[in-house]
Amino acid sequence: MAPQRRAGPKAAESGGGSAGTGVDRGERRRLSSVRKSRAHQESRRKWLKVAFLVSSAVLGGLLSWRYLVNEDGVAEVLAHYSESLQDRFIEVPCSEDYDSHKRFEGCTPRKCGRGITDAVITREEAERIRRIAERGLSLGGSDGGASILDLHSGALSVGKHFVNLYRYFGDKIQEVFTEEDFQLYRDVRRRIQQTIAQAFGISSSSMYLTKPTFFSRINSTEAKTTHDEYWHPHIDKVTYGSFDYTSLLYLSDYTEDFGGGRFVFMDTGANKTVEPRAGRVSFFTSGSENLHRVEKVRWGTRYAITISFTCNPDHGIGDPVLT
Ligand SMILES: O=C(O)CCC(=O)C(=O)O
Ligand SMILES: [Fe+2]
Repeated sequence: MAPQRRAGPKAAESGGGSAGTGVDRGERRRLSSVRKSRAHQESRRKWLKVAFLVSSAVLGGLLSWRYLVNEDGVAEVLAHYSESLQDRFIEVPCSEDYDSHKRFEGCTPRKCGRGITDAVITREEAERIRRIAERGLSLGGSDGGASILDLHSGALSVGKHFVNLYRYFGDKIQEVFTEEDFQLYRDVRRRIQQTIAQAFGISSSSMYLTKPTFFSRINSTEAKTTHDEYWHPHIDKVTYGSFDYTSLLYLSDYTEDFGGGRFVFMDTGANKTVEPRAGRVSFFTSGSENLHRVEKVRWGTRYAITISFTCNPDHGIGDPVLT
């Protein structure tokens, strides 16, 4: 048999005693070398398997990280819902967006950035403000997931459109809102304006409230018109024109009242999120240095107010008055 023939000369070469003993030794060596080569192959297979599993795990990890970063845009949380922040300010370089508009020295942003504070509006005040929004919005409401109420212009979402609630309800509006409600609204606006002025080193009197300044109520109902599509990335200065400083006052709690619906600054490389919390004020310069979006609300109802400021007195609006 071929194996024996190959073993023969080896046994003879080894210079062993009898021909029979040489053959036995040869056979043993052959068997041992077959065993060794099998063991070697087995261990190589094992290592390949381990290497495959490790590289799959690494690849899987990388893919899920990319999924998290891309899908949720989450890389860094600027303000966690469970923490009460005194003050957080992050300066970012200003975009050139302000150069294409008339400049108002002492107001038009030279310093840009974003700030978050839970120390300006109390949770009780936020709750009172939310009740104003609930009352107003209960008179209408969008068919889709996003409804707005603008106490300045009177715009209220109804079905797929808007109505002017002051015109629509006339004097009856006094049964919905009280002078106290409007006083609180004005006071909250004033304190937020001062906070922004201080953070950006400008005078509060050089800023003017501008439109739209509005309550938003968002739930997970499917969008029916483009007005319901609040989740698109945007730049406020581009979308709304007159904005120089945007502020948001959150009136409900992320994870407690709703899921999804986090605010995301879309920075190259790493997005930054602000998790809404009742009484939390988030503010930022309105140019493309602060491109942002709101995640889709997955469950519950999210209330907020967008309060916007301009440096151009021609674009200023007044506080709402109960007519
Ligand atoms: O409600 C928010 O968190 C952001 C809303 C917003 O981006 C806007 O009103 O322009
Ligand atoms: Fe915005």
